[in-house]
Amino acid sequence: MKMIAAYSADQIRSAEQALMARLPEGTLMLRAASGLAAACADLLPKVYGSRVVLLVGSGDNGGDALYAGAVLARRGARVEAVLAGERTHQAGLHALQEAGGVVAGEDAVAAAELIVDGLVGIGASGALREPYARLAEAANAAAGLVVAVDVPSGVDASSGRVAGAAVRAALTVTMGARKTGLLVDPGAGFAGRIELVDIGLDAYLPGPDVTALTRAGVAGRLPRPGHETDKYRRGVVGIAAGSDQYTGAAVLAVGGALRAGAGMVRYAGPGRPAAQVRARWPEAVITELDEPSIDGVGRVQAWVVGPGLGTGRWARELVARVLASDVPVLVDADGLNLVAKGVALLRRTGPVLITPHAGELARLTGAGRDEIEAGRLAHVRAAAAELGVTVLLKGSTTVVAEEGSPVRVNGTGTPWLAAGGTGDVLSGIAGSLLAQGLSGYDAGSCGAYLHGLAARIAACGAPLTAAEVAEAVPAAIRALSGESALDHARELTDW
Ligand SMILES: NC(=O)C1=CN([C@@H]2O[C@H](COP(=O)(O)OP(=O)(O)OC[C@H]3O[C@@H](n4cnc5c(N)ncnc54)[C@H](OP(=O)(O)O)[C@@H]3O)[C@@H](O)[C@H]2O)[C@@H](O)CC1
Ligand SMILES: Nc1ncnc2c1ncn2[C@@H]1O[C@H](COP(=O)(O)OP(=O)(O)O)[C@@H](O)[C@H]1O
Ligand SMILES: [K+]
Repeated sequence: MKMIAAYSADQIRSAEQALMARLPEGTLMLRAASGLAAACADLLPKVYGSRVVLLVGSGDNGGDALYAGAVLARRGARVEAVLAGERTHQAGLHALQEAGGVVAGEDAVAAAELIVDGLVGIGASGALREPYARLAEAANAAAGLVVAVDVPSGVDASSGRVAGAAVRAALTVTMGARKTGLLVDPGAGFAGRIELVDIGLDAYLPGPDVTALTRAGVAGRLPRPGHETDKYRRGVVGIAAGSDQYTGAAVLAVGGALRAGAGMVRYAGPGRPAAQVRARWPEAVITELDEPSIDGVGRVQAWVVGPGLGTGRWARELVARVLASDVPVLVDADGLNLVAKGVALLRRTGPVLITPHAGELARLTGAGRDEIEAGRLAHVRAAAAELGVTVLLKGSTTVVAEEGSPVRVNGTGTPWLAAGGTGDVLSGIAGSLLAQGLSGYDAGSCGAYLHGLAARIAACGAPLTAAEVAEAVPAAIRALSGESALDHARELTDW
């Protein structure tokens, strides 16, 4: 599988209606409930005798929970349903009671081994109301495992927004297709592991709302050097970064670029960062700049401009000169702070990939930082449309938007990445991929994938430094195909 696809609530609803019209009534809910019951049974050490509590809202999400509860009750579980809505799915409740399940009060939640969240699904709107919000908090406070039906209640299925209380699930069993809000933070952080139940919806689904590359998808997009290639044909990336004050950003961006497959890395910058880059990376070709100009640097296939550059006149002139070139340009960090003062700088014929975190995007678009973090998808889409460039918004889930394509979500990151300098490494990696001929959309999404995977490899559950993320990029590339260093030695069968 090369791609994971996810859909908005409206897309799912239309597909479900089209499918339902061809099937006897209730078929889809029974398919959903049987998948849900199987997933719950897998989580329990033993179904017989286990204590299961269903949180049941007024809609079909509650219906799924009730029918699944009936299956578990028939297998000997002690199943109690807490009815939260003014209405309850009557056929589902009847099925549960027939199977031996009972209706219980809210106190039952604390004693449950397994809590099934059937409060609301794709039919929810706005923050959870009472008593739903209280029940969500009770489930989060309880010792039992929590399984969310379709989406964790309180998470907006289409955006991942969380407006108030929300269920924090160990497992989300989602029906027919993944919902967008399960892949994007903050919602993704509430979903736990995601299990997809096939209810026969695929043929009725439109193009996805968002996608995520899998390891096969990334592997298929990374160029491998051909037999007779040379360093220029593999792609040369130019890095215009660093200042007398911020030398480390230059070192880290060059490090990321060197590790991500470009044939050569050219560095251009003032004396102090240039000396640091020279000392750390003898592989890089260095041009010490007296003037803010790239005329004497030599040909590159893509530029990275901005990390650690400062925001003075010298830096502004350098950013303008880089953007005036005809090759793809990645703009990051101070480059973005400079562009924020006049977005006309981004108007050029060559491709542009910008890599802001929420604070930098806030400066570019005027939206609030918190608002961007709460609604990452809407903001990244709007920025791509407004600015006419590819936008990679960094953060706990990184999202890449380009007009006319579904937003790509990256889920490989780890919170250990929240460390100074890791963004500089990402700009080097993605710039290296741009120079190798990937589009801004692919360079951004493959770059984020490799960066996150490298961080996981480097961290192994402990703190990491940005330099270690760059060091681990080759291991991440190898891990894409499950190859080891030894496998590559074995390729030499005749030698
Ligand atoms: N369709 C299909 O084929 C299939 C659907 N399936 C399943 O159905 C689910 C969708 O079911 P759905 O459409 O009935 O909506 P659902 O999410 O249960 O809740 C709606 C009710 O909740 C309430 N409510 C809303 N917001 C609220 C809030 N903030 N706080 C509190 N309450 C709130 C509101 O009630 P009201 O306020 O109107 O009384 C509304 O009527 C879907 O996620 C999947 O699990 C599967 O079985 C596969 C086949
Ligand atoms: N909680 C998190 N989970 C996963 N990745 C994160 C998290 N916080 C930050 N990151 C990643 O770490 C990097 C930080 O980049 P940035 O904010 O530019 O830092 P710096 O400017 O110090 O280099 C980004 O790639 C971002 O996506
Ligand atoms: K739910």
